[in-house]
Amino acid sequence: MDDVNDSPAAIRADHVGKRFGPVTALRDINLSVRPGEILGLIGDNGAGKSTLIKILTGYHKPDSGQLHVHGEPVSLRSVSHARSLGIETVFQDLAMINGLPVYLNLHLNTERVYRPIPFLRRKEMKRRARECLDSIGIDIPSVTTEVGRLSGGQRQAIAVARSVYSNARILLLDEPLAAMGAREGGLILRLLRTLKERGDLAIVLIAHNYTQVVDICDRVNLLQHGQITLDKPTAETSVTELLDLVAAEYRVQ
Ligand SMILES: Nc1ncnc2c1ncn2[C@@H]1O[C@H](COP(=O)(O)OP(=O)(O)OP(=O)(O)O)[C@@H](O)[C@H]1O
Repeated sequence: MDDVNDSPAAIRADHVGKRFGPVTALRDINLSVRPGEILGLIGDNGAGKSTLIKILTGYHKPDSGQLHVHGEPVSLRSVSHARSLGIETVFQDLAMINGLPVYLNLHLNTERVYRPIPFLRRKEMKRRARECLDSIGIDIPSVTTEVGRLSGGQRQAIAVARSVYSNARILLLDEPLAAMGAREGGLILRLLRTLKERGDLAIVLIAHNYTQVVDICDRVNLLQHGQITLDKPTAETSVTELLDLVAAEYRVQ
């Protein structure tokens, strides 16, 4: 697969494969996302979505194939290597510290928040946290609120904000909408729209709700048994087509 339009893909996987012992988790995966684009990654349980995200975030090494970041071939050595290239992942478990306030959680990737922090530095961190949240439209009354007191949607929004704050250029979101009600999910969808409008972030979104995928994503990739079986602009597909393709897997021949 080649880079589309003029700009190179923010991240691209060419012919990527991954096995775990006898299990082929991914086979010949070609995927790319451009800055300003949201790619939806869908597929049934065990299809390989998390394995693919973990390869893109440097957690697993692929057995075959090549990754490119902003057009350059890379072999990701670790999650911190990926992070140094602007690749950030928000997993379902969020890695937030509930007993710490919002502004310290926002700085977890960039500062040693357990050391005593001088008053003026704290003041500056609070100001920057407020600025970060305001710039992407996250409505949290106070940055000194403990994260454990926030709703699931607000916590998810803070986890996404933290990645953006760490200068992410490529944001990988593993089911940020799982187990959220309509209002909470709406909060995250609005946030993703705001981030997309910035135009400099490439986003990969794993989601099980196909209505939300068709609504928010520019393009969708369907993974089935470790292979991408559909790669289409969402404007050219529908929830019905996606559901039919997944259901067809289970139809008796
Ligand atoms: N560390 C591992 N060791 C062995 N097998 C694994 C490992 N990680 C994933 N697998 C296998 O690879 C395949 C793909 O799993 P993966 O978790 O990537 O799927 P998924 O699409 O994310 O599923 P889900 O939606 O249930 O999270 C499955 O058969 C799974 O059992």
